[in-house]
Amino acid sequence: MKLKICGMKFNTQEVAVLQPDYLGFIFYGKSKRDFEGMEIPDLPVGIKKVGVFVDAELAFAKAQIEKYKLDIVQLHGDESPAYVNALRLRSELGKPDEDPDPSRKVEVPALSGVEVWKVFGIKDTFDFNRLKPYEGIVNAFLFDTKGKEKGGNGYTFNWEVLMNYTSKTPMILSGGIGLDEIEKIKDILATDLPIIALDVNSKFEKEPGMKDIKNLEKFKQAMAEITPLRS
Ligand SMILES: O=C(O)c1ccccc1N[C@@H]1O[C@H](COP(=O)(O)O)[C@@H](O)[C@H]1O
Repeated sequence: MKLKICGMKFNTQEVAVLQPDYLGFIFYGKSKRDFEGMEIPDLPVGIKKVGVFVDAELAFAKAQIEKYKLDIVQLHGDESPAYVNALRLRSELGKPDEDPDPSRKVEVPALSGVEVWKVFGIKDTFDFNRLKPYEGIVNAFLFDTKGKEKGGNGYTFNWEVLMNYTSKTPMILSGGIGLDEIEKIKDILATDLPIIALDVNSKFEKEPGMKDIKNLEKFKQAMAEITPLRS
């Protein structure tokens, strides 16, 4: 079971020492954890960088992917399948022999290296037909709590709803996960749901963007005990 620690801002290096599988950086001006303009310190090998976007301009998202060398893009708004496809088109400099203007950027119809996770918010019900247009073009679905804020609401949704998930696409469980959820996590990981990662954020903070290292250590340890049989 993989672990994503999201909403990095002030103590990224300390968190990285815990060697999570993913670190999440939020590029959304309205978030208290907005990372735009900041620098990601050198990270230990093996940690993937996830950029979180909410209905961002395509050019803005692409620029952050390039600037921060993001491995994964988490789309946390109402991004369409067309947006996902456009995001994955690779922009390359025109080659002189193919394009008279070598400085011009051309769109190459190949999937870029970036992975895409599409987020859906859930409260008490969810129509899983909404996922269909994204099947095959995203790498995973991430389920978060539908709340007042676009993300980072800090409380869980009704995980029973996920029992109606029939897709084979990997899923990431998110939304208000904290130390109090460990027993519930044990139960959901005992099902056949294709959960590949747990995503934590505001429940492990001293203030927005300042993560609580001690509690993260406790969570990581609990995860290691629960999930030895799941990769
Ligand atoms: O945390 C935010 O400020 C945020 C803002 C806009 C979009 C996503 C955001 N956070 C994401 O929300 C989930 C769940 O967070 P929490 O555990 O409920 O605090 C997480 O994936 C963050 O990436």
